[in-house]
Amino acid sequence: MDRIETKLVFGGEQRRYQHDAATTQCRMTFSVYLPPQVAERKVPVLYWLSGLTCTDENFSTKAGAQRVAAQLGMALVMPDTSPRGEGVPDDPEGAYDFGLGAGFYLNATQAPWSTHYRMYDYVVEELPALVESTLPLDGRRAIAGHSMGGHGALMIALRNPDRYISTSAFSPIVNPAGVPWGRKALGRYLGEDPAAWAAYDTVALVQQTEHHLPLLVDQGTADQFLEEQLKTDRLEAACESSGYPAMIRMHGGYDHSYYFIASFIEDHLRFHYAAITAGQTPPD
Ligand SMILES: N[C@@H](CCC(=O)N[C@@H](CS)C(=O)NCC(=O)O)C(=O)O
Repeated sequence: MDRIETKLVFGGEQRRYQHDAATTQCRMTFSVYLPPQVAERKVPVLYWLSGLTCTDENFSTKAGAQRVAAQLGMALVMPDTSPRGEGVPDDPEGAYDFGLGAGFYLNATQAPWSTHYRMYDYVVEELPALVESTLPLDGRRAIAGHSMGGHGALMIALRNPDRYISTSAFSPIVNPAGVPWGRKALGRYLGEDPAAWAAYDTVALVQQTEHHLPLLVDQGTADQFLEEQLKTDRLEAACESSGYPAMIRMHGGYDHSYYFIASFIEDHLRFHYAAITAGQTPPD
């Protein structure tokens, strides 16, 4: 992998890397924040998945997460939201909610998407294997995200409770199988197969799992996508009926933007750090 940028922030380093990915069969860019503690020891990592239209840089430039990550000694890894580059197909109409910037963190099974759109394998397997073997990370992982990335984070954690210690989301698409954004994407990437859709649907997964990873969701009540696309109430109902002890918080007046994320990201970092270090003596 090639480092293409380094910036000092809160005593740690904000870096960008590029590498040739085997899963997505294209060159991928990702961002990493390494807190100052890496001078002394390896640190745990929070993977952050962004939403529609984003790259690896929206979170690193807008959320303001580095200050608390530096205090806690937690690394951040921020992948891109889709494969990109020459030969990677996009939405035929150039829509923002499918194709480039809209990989939905799944493995597509339908042509022409199935060659490159393998973001599930990229995020779950290839990227952790790469960064955890080359950077000072100690193998303890949590995963969080926003909107489409909130869907990705919750879905990936629920499917891989052995790989993640905790999960959280801002404004997640909790029921992609039942809302316009998700129905468009899942239909094209996966075909009209209800079982394939359910495997990527947090509301379905939360009712099937016996592993109750710590799970936090923050949602703004003034989010312009809440009613049509996000449907937080469906996750609340699914958690209640299945006995999943999720923490789902509604915040009056906040919208879908990174201003909302910046307002509560500290809570998410501390939530993950507490889960990661539960039962352990904190480092100096
Ligand atoms: N209104 C946007 C919809 C996309 C959107 O709101 N994207 C969210 C994630 S779902 C985002 O994080 N945008 C980038 C940003 O705010 O930095 C559009 O039409 O392009």
